Amino acid sequence: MTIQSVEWKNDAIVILDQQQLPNEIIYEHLTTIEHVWESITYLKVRGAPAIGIVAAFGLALWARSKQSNHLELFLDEFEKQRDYLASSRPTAVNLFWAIDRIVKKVKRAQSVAEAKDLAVAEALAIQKEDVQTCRRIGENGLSLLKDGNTVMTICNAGAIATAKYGTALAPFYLAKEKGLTLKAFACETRPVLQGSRLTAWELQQLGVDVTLITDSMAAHTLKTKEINAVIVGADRIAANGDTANKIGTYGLALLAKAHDIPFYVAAPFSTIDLNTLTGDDIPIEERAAEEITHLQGKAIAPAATKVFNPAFDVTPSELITGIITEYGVVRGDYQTELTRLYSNEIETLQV
Ligand SMILES: CSC[C@@H](O)[C@@H](O)C(=O)COP(=O)(O)O
Repeated sequence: MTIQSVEWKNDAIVILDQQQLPNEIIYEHLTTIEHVWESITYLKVRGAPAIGIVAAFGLALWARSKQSNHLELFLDEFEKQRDYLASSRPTAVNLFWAIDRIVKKVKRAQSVAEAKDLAVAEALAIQKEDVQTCRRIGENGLSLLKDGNTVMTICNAGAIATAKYGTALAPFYLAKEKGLTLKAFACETRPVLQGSRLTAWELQQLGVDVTLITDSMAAHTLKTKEINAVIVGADRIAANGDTANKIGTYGLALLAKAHDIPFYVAAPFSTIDLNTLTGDDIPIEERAAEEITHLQGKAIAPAATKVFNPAFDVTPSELITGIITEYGVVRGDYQTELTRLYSNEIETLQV
């Protein structure tokens, strides 16, 4: 099964509208950078790597539509478009990583025509690399599990949140390929239900035995069911290993600790932000009150109820058993290990 969440079509970006799942599979054509901004802000495309990919294509789309022969003016405006897309969501660092990568590449151009080509090529490269990255995350994640294991997860860190395979869900894809069986417990993930709408759906498409629970059932489930590991995705990992992910992840990490169950974060290197020193420095997005007060347009709280709606929380690194990356599983002193791995990666890229 191949579900592609973002596809480049030269004059448009085709996205799978994740807000419509699981009831309808609707592909939407984005033809302007404003459409791209909206698709990110309103969660049609969501999940850190997928946000980065669609934003990269968004810049390429803008570049291609621009009639100009003046390179300097073009680049000035290009950076403004970068800032515009950067304002779509604040927490997932992959967004900034991807658009900054495009800007850096485009600045090498000698002409506007070359700049346009470079933007498209770099966006396609980001998407292509993510396929391999997620596959390696899947292999490394699977090495921590045994045939027949059951994994609990929250939100959706699956194929539709990336170019392919996902991060936290990547071991399920690799297990399928190898004829191994993994089972899942998916937390529904209030308030916008990425767990029930997206993860339960995606794992069902893959033929995985998935059981849906509400977030408040996690403690009881960890206590009474045989859960071998909790694996979650990440939106930003600080230099010390503190990890921002979907709201509820921190609670799950505390519960995993209390029940002596390993708690893993699965994420590509593009989610690690060494410029953010600790979790306290990660900007946490707060979203509209209606996400909590309403369900499918219907009020489920009294009018004008005061609401706090943080979309993410930060799990302190000491609660994390290991960070599953494309380069292996990072454990222990995250500060030292992440920096070491990062410099090795940079060296590898420079060769
Ligand atoms: C591979 S996706 C990793 C994370 O981005 C994911 O776990 C998550 O928290 C997504 O939140 P969302 O608000 O749905 O974009």
